[in-house]
Amino acid sequence: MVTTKSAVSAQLVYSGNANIVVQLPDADYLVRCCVRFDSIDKNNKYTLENIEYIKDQVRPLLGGCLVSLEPEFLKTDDLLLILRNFVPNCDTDEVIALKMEDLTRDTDETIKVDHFTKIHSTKDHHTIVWEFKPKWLCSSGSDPSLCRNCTHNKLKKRDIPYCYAMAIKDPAKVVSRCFSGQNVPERFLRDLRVYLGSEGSILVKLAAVQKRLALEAPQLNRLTSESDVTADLALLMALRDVSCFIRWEANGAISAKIVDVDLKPNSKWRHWATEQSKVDAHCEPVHH
Ligand SMILES: O=P(O)(O)O[C@@H]1[C@@H](OP(=O)(O)O)[C@H](OP(=O)(O)O)[C@H](O)[C@H](OP(=O)(O)O)[C@H]1OP(=O)(O)O
Ligand SMILES: Nc1ncnc2c1ncn2[C@@H]1O[C@H](COP(=O)(O)OP(=O)(O)OP(=O)(O)O)[C@@H](O)[C@H]1O
Repeated sequence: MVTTKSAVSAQLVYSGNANIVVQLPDADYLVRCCVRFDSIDKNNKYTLENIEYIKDQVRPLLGGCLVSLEPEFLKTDDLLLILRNFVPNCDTDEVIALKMEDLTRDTDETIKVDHFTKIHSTKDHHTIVWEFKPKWLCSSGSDPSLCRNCTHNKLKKRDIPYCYAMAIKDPAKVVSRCFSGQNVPERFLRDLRVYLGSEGSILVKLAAVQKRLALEAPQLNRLTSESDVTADLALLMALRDVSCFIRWEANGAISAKIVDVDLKPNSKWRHWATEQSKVDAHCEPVHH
């Protein structure tokens, strides 16, 4: 059900490229506001479209792995101090946001490991939340061993000695490289290796969906206009840009959720084609 709530002193918790995440006073959840477009009205329209998209297209594929998302109608005035830093045109008095579970609740510290990875934990390390963007979990080009993640990292001059596509084949290697030098319990590392190696892991499920969609979607280097972007391709690109949160408790419990499954605008086709051509032409492609 949609409710109207006031946000007297909302706090900005995170900002991404296309969204901000806000803590409302006294709320035990977070809200996510789209800031991709230059006016609140445009962002609201996109959010309404996105809600339907997630319900109809994404949730059927990811089911319980996907964080719960509900619309939340807020007063622009209550978010203005934050929103005006991200959206130039505050042209309407209502902001349509998405209400979601706070997946890092109760944690006290966050370490940024690299561009794709953060570790959130309580001081006693009894709760650890591993947040990462797995990106492309399987190749879709003619060379199945070419790793888009690692090659793209080279292209962007990111020196990261592992990627999440590797975690499908060799979870132990990724766990040891990602957490090398981090102060985390051995039991956590052991549980994580077992979890990632299981058929039910969030990465295995996401990889399977990406692989299926990649079989149907057109190749990025063949795109010539927005109209070449099929529904499967837009969905595939959304699923290649999600974040995963794996939450571990000292009693061994593990829960995992996916966030950020937003509808990608078809107008991004040129960016996708350009990145693909740069990866294809890279002088040091990475295979694994
Ligand atoms: O193209 P890529 O692989 O560089 O991905 C972009 C991301 O770059 P990164 O993964 O960090 O290297 C990029 O992330 P950053 O802003 O670099 O953190 C965005 O997620 C972008 O999507 P959107 O425009 O916000 O919807 C992402 O664009 P999409 O390709 O997912 O549309
Ligand atoms: N449910 C959640 N619980 C806790 N933190 C969250 C949650 N959702 C998002 N975040 C945090 O907010 C950040 C930005 O969120 P999100 O990924 O939705 O924005 P984005 O603009 O799409 O980011 P990007 O451009 O990196 O794809 C995330 O990296 C994460 O740290």
